[in-house]
Amino acid sequence: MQDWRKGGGAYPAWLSMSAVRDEYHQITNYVAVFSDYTARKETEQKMRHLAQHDALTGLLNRSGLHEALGQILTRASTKCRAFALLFIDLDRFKTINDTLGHDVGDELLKVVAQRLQGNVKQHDTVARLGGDEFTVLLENVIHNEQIIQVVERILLALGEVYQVGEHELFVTGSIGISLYPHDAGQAAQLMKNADIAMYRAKELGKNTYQFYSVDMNMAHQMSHLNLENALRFALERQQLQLWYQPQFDLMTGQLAGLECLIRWQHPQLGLISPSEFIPIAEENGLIVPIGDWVLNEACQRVQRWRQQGFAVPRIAVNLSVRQFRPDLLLNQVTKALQNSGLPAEVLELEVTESLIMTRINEAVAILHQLKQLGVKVAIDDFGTGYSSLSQLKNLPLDTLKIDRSFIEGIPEQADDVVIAETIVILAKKLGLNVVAEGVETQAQMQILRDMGCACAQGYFYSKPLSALDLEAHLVHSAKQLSGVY
Ligand SMILES: Nc1nc2c(ncn2[C@@H]2O[C@@H]3COP(=O)(O)O[C@H]4[C@@H](O)[C@H](n5cnc6c(=O)[nH]c(N)nc65)O[C@@H]4COP(=O)(O)O[C@H]3[C@H]2O)c(=O)[nH]1
Repeated sequence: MQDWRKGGGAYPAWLSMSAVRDEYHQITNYVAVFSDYTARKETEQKMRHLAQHDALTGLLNRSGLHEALGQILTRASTKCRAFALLFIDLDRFKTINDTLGHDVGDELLKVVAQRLQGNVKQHDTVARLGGDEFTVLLENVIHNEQIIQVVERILLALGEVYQVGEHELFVTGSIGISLYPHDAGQAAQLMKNADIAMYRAKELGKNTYQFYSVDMNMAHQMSHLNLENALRFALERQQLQLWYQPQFDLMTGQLAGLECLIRWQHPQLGLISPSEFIPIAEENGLIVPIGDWVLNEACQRVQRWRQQGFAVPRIAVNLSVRQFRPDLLLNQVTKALQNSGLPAEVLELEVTESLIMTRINEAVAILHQLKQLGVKVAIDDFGTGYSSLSQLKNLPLDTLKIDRSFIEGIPEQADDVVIAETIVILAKKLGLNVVAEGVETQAQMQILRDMGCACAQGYFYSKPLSALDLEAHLVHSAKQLSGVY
């Protein structure tokens, strides 16, 4: 109940009443005890707040969201209004957490929370479900365009640089959207649908959004759960294969190397691309034995071809962030070289620019150790990460690979031409080899050659080939060279 203080002002009071009875059980009196309830009420409110809010970001947590969603559902159904549930998952957050540690990850999450709140209206609800998963509830939406505007604003805001201590970090977000009442009428189903749509956004290349649609449901159930289970058996059942994409010297037209690209030959689903299963393998740790298999298979296969007389000057193998640990990687590489007899200088390890830059100190040490083994190191997707030039100069690198996204825009996009040329000049100044990825047209090849780019790979020359097809290609080239054709 509410009571009034003597000096004025209301306060919450607790009134407890008990009856006093005589020996015949008749009520003779009542005892009323008043107590000031202010402190207890404050503690209760504090506990309620703690139970419903995320301690790190101050946003609603899962349980708070649950309650808010229940209230919004009631309002929306009584007033016949629609609302949208956005499920947001950060891209590459795990890499930052794994490489720079949880403190840095936590600071980044706080900024993400601020950016989300800063880009929605005050009455919209922002929550953190845990890890790098957030939700936003947008009430009273009438057109999808309204939602798209907010979502695009959020994606832009998330993609801006994060300054955490001395680190300049970049992450993006993938957003799934489900609509009430269009996609579901219940909270749990709305959440599930938005989650499925978010996975679809990830599959489409991340840093994008997707509205839920019914056909996503089936595909998602098949893809994620089943793939995860089946991947566990893929290695031992020998369902993994290495395919090889040739790289050519742009000046001589000669084979300059091969990039090894993993494939999964699933008995029912057919050939599965690495973009679908490498993220799963990275999540569940299977990437470590898979990466080991790739290294061994690549070294052995290429050494066999070299022994058969085919000139394969270089073989490039992709590394995942989880393999990039000094104890693990050096051991794996040394063993693969010993087992195959492949000369170390033929093996080039491709690491992404962001992997190196987010763990620069450790990366420098590992790269130096690899150098001592004699293997080469290439930076993959160069131009998409955030290398500072002074850091780049200190890294013991051999090759820069110009990311496919820049080559794609050549010749139409003037910016892309300038970026590609700048990378070629930079590589030359630093004494590094440079390989253009994803060359699809003759025009791209010629422009790159005129820029002085040393090597290229892409569909213009050849798609990745199975070991059998590549071998046929090698035999064919060898015969041409020896004049048999
Ligand atoms: N549109 C277009 N695409 C082209 C062209 N030329 C090559 N590509 C594709 O571009 C990707 C190049 O590989 P990446 O950037 O290292 O990107 C790779 C790499 O990051 C990862 N990956 C592949 N194999 C392995 C592996 O053995 N270990 C690890 N950790 N990651 C791998 O999966 C990614 C995707 O591999 P793929 O699906 O094989 O896709 C390959 C290749 O098939 C072109 O002209 N046009």
